Amino acid sequence: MTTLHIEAEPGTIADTVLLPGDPLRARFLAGALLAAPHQINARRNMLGYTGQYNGQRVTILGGGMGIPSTAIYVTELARGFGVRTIIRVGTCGGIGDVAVGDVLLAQSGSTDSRFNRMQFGGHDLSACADFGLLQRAVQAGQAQGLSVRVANVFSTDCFYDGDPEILRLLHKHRICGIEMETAGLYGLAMREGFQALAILAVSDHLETGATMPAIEREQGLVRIAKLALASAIQ
Ligand SMILES: O=P(O)(O)O[C@H]1O[C@H](CO)[C@@H](O)[C@H]1O
Ligand SMILES: O=c1cc[nH]c(=O)[nH]1
Repeated sequence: MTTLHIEAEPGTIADTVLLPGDPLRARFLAGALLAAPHQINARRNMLGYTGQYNGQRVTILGGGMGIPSTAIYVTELARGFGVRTIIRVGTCGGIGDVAVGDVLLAQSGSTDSRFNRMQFGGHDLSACADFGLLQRAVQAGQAQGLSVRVANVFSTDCFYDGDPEILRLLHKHRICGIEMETAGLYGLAMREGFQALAILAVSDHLETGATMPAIEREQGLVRIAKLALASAIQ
C-alpha cells in the first residue's frame, strides 16, 4: 500500500533503505550508486529511488531534518513497506578530537528529544545501533581504507539556540558528534524490530569552526553511502 507520506507502489521499496536527511542527497546518491534507479517518491519533494547495487535491490529516500520528520518516514517504511534495514547516511557536527570529513559509526544516540521517552513510559532508553550492522561497517571501513570511528552521538531538537551547556556536557560524556535524528531512528528500530545504523560524516567542527562546503554535504557523501551498502548487503 502507499502511505500518507510515501506514494510508492506496493513492492517498489527494497528491504534495505539508505536514509539521508537531504532529499537532493538521495537523488545524487541514487544517480551515483544505483543501476537503473527509478523514482518511488516525490510527495512533499521527499525524493526516493529504488535501483540495484551489486545485483541487490536498494532504496535511497530522504528523511528530512529532525526526529519528527525522520520518524514519519521510518515508521511508514517499517509498517507500510516491511523494510528490514535502515541506514542513516548523514552529517554531524564534531566535538573534540574529530576532524571535518571523519566518518562516525554511531553506536548510541543520546538526545534532548522526548520522542523515545514518550514511547517508553518516561524512562531513559539506551538507543543503540544494530550490532551486526555496526560490526560489518567497521570491517567494511577498514577494508575500504576509511578512517572510521565507532562513536556515541547526540541528537538534538535545537539546531540553533539549544542548551548553552551542551558542548561541556558532550565533552564530559565523550560524545563526539551532534546531529538531529539518530536517537529517534534507533528507538524506532528497537520498537518496530528492524535493523538500524547511522553513518555520519563530520561536516563542521563546533569548536574549531572548520566546515565542509554545502555542495560536499549534498554530493560528497558517496564514500559513506558505499560503506552503508557494504554493511547492509552481504
Ligand atoms: O545532513 P543530514 O543527514 O540532514 O544531518 C544533519 O544536517 C541537518 C542540519 O543541517 C540535520 O538533519 C542534521 O542531523
Ligand atoms: O545537526 C547538525 C549537523 C551538523 N552540524 C551540527 O552542528 N549540527
